[in-house]
Amino acid sequence: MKIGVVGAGAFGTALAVSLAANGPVWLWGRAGMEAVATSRTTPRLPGITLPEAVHITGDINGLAGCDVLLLAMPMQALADTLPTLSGLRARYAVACCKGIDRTRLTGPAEIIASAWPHVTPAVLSGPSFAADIARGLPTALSLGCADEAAGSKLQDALSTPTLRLYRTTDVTGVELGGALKNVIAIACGCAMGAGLGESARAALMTRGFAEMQRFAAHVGAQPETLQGLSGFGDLALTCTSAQSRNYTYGLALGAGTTPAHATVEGRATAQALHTRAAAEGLDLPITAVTAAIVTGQITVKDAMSRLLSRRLKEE
Ligand SMILES: NC(=O)C1=CN([C@@H]2O[C@H](COP(=O)(O)OP(=O)(O)OC[C@H]3O[C@@H](n4cnc5c(N)ncnc54)[C@H](OP(=O)(O)O)[C@@H]3O)[C@@H](O)[C@H]2O)C=CC1
Ligand SMILES: O=C(CO)COP(=O)(O)O
Repeated sequence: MKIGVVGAGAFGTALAVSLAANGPVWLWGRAGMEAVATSRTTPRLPGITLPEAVHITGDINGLAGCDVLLLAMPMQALADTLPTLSGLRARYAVACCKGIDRTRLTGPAEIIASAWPHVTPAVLSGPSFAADIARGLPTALSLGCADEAAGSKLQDALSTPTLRLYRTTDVTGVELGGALKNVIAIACGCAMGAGLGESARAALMTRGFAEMQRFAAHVGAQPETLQGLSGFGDLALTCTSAQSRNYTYGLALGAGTTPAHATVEGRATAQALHTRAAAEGLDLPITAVTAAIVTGQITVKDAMSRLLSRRLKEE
């Protein structure tokens, strides 16, 4: 299968580098690709040399004829980007972005299905820092595809000697695991940045995981999916590592400093998730305070008092 990657940010480039171990792969980015092609390096992944098997292009038609497109742009850019790519006519589109669309309140699979009804959508998610994948460190991810035969083909095509894919037909579970863990990672960063301690972080991770499972069950995802790589696995990684942009964004908010300019998917997703949960009568208290923090409505201190003063209940 001919594989193309849309989006030459850290993750798209890392996936292309890993897939190059299997054969040629095409990588498209919207800016600065001539310099990437010449130097075979990118500022998004310092210290990594892009193998010759990665065909680098700034022309979207360079992805013509690809059977599989890996969509590696930020979640909030997905819906507007897809119509500009419809000339490509791939058979499979694999969302590699993590989040819930703030306007449509859905995940990437639904957005792909409505923009490209002729394409089989899939979602790739799980604990994986781009830098680790690009360095060839062992990584395991979940691949969600409702069509079992297509999922199996994609699993074969996208696994590499260092990137091991597990497949499931529970697309919703896979996309929610990746989307919701970012919200909890921001909350954990806030707690750590504010000096509330590791016990507080463990409590937020645990009760945050309960919220992830509650929302996932509400929308029909399977509980085991959330307990897997995209869910528990990615939650554990993102809530505890200074490599995570969501966690470090929270750290800065908690410490009262200015967050770095970076792709922080949990910011929009916290708002989308809170809006949807509130409309559907679902209680997600950590999500609610995180959405209020990232929109500047409350401080981290207010958020903790709000969580601690909730009515006592069974676990
Ligand atoms: N980095 C990581 O470790 C991981 C990231 N992910 C997910 O991958 C997705 C992308 O993240 P990542 O690669 O790290 O982000 P980066 O910030 O490194 O790169 C984002 C890429 O998307 C492009 N882009 C940004 N806005 C638009 C737009 N409006 N239209 C089209 N393209 C756009 C950027 O182009 P330009 O360079 O021109 O700005 C860039 O190529 C996110 O959803 C993230 O959660 C998943 C797992 C790991
Ligand atoms: O999703 C990731 C790791 O699995 C990357 O996390 P950040 O987007 O927070 O950097």
